[in-house]
Amino acid sequence: MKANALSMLSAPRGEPLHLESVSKRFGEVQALSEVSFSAEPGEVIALCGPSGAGKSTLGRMISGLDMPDSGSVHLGGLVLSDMAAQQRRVAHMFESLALYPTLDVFSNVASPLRAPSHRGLFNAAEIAAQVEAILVMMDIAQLSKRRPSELSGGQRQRVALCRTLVQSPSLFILDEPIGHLDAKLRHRLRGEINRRQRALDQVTLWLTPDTLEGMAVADRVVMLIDGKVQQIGSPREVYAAPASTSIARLLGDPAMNLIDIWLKQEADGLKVLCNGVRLQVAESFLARLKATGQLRLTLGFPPLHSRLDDPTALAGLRGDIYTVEPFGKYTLVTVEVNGAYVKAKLPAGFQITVGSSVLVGIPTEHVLLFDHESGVLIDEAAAALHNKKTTAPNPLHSEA
Ligand SMILES: Nc1ncnc2c1ncn2[C@@H]1O[C@H](COP(=O)(O)OP(=O)(O)OP(=O)(O)O)[C@@H](O)[C@H]1O
Repeated sequence: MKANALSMLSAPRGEPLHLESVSKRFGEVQALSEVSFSAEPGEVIALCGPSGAGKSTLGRMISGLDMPDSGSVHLGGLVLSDMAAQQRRVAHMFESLALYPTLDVFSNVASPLRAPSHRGLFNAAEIAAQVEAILVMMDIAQLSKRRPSELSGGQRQRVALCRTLVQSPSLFILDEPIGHLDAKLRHRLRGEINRRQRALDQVTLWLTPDTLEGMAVADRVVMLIDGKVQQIGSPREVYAAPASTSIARLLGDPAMNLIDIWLKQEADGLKVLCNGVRLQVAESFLARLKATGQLRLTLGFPPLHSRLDDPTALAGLRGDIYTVEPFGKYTLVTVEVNGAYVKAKLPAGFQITVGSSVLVGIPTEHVLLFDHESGVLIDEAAAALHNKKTTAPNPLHSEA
């Protein structure tokens, strides 16, 4: 073994990653549009977004398996996008896994350490020690002699993960690394991999359609929707203030309630309607709605804080119990309000008859307001500033 080469290989210096306006089109599909973000050495970044958002395409642009139409990828002083894939030293775990079908588990995992680029750097004992350690961590050491065709989907996924994590690259890309595992294993490995990657100096990009998983593992979350970066922030920031209804729909389990409301002037005053049903609102909350200056809004609030028939609620909607789902730790109740559905996460053992009429309390202190047309979060401070500056009349002020 060449000591200097090994120490360079086993502990490359962590470098910041920077993507500058990366775009990619496949025929009619604009898979990525001007994607820019940066990551500090050692940061775990979750790249989250629904199926087709462009996560895997972006991963391929970074590792060099595909080239962007425009834009660039930088790692420290290197322009990765000008380099061949094999020079980039990116450890990329593919969603498709891409295992070697004729090699057993051990040889699949050892393959990057035996690659021509590593020739002479590790002796057989060192390779065996590294491979065995990672197989033990993933709980598949007993499968080391099997071929991929003799494994379950979850076992194959763990082999691909081992083959990626055994490397000492400049950057890790993990494309849905735990998606095919059962819940218990997913939970354990999420923690193990997270702990391991956080201890390294390299950037890790964790690609997942499961935003909660991304939030659990990442220092920061990049929300990618329709090939565009819609929000970047810490998990706490994105959860507390999703930039749009598209992002809000991806948060929480179950996701945030989103209901469209209409502020309508009637003979006896300003009323708030949801699907034609009148929302019962306290003056303080009505004032908040009016302050947006908009007649149509989308309200977002988490099911966790919704209560039924709560006399202290500052806002409520009358509807009928649609479903009652006891999940053990809690009961999820869905209420139908004239075709709109509101979910409330209630204590375990909560019972109510389907079809009964209830007032769903809207937890106003947790409500986020979104623009009805664009779905963009209305930042109240910014909106207040904007309203002061604009000369256009506020329709609510004239109607109220
Ligand atoms: N080689 C290709 N040829 C044509 N279209 C492609 C190709 N690769 C990806 N696309 C399209 O680009 C878009 C982004 O795909 P991509 O696989 O990056 O999404 P994703 O966010 O990784 O989705 P998933 O979570 O389902 O894996 C999709 O509309 C997809 O159909």
